[in-house]
Amino acid sequence: DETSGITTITLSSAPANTLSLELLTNLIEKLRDIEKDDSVKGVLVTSKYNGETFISGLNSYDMHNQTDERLAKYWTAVQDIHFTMYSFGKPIVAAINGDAVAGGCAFVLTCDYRVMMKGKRTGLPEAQFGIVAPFFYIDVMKSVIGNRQCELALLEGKIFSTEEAAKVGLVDEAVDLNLVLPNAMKKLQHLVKIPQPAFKLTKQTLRQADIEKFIANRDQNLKTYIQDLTKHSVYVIIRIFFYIVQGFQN
Ligand SMILES: CCCCC/C=C\C/C=C\C=C\CC(=O)SCCNC(=O)CCNC(=O)[C@H](O)C(C)(C)COP(=O)(O)OP(=O)(O)OC[C@H]1O[C@@H](n2cnc3c(N)ncnc32)[C@H](O)[C@@H]1OP(=O)(O)O
Repeated sequence: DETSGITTITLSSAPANTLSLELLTNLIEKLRDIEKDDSVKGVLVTSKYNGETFISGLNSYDMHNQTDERLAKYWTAVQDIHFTMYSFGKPIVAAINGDAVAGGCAFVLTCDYRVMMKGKRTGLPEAQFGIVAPFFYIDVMKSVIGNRQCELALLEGKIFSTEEAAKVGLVDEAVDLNLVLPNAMKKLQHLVKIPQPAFKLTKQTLRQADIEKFIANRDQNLKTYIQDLTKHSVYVIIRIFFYIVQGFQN
């Protein structure tokens, strides 16, 4: 919208907005363009699958049976979206109109404000699959809900209902579906009116330590990820995951 300076990004990758390489690549490029475009003051992110899914996590197919080179490309995109969103210089508000699980939870945690539909699910369930969430997912959750709540959640891979998530501050508002977009937009309209250099610098200051840690550790994290994903044990975990989510079609 040219008058308000607000851009809406509607994620629409069938069937459930998994963070595939294609979706991530397009999104990173779009956000980098928006960052440079002075006419855009703020970004609202929502999902086409209204009332169903916001983001259903990283794409399992992109992590399964791939070459090291392809795995590296995928994980670099996973790191890049996290970095681009978390360090974004303009306000980003998430209108979470469906489930936001695993990578989807980390994605919304990088935003500046979260309005979520009641009765849906969010959280980082990795421990339940026998894997460890990436350190930058853990850090962003810790920065939002604090160390103790993060421990309670991550040690058991807790999936929160929207209402539970709002209680611990994982989301800022739990509302009926019809209020998700209007409330998110109202908050964003307020945030874009804050003097933008002050907004940007305050955000940078608050997030600086985690951003520096991310930059210092991303290369090692990429190596570890590729090693882990080519281990037989993780292969088995992913097969089980496919079985649970899809009835073992692949
Ligand atoms: C999974 C183990 C990976 C190990 C990787 C090892 C190292 C990496 C380290 C950590 C990385 C962690 C971050 C992650 O994001 S891992 C991915 C974990 N994802 C999840 O836990 C979410 C799984 N999805 C769900 O729980 C449900 O889909 C959800 C609650 C989001 C929605 O439920 P609903 O019943 O509405 O919808 P479904 O019928 O389950 O799904 C619709 C459709 O979408 C497909 N799908 C869902 N999630 C994924 C996915 N992550 N990857 C690929 N495809 C997915 C699902 O199979 C359905 O397809 P179809 O049957 O309709 O064709």
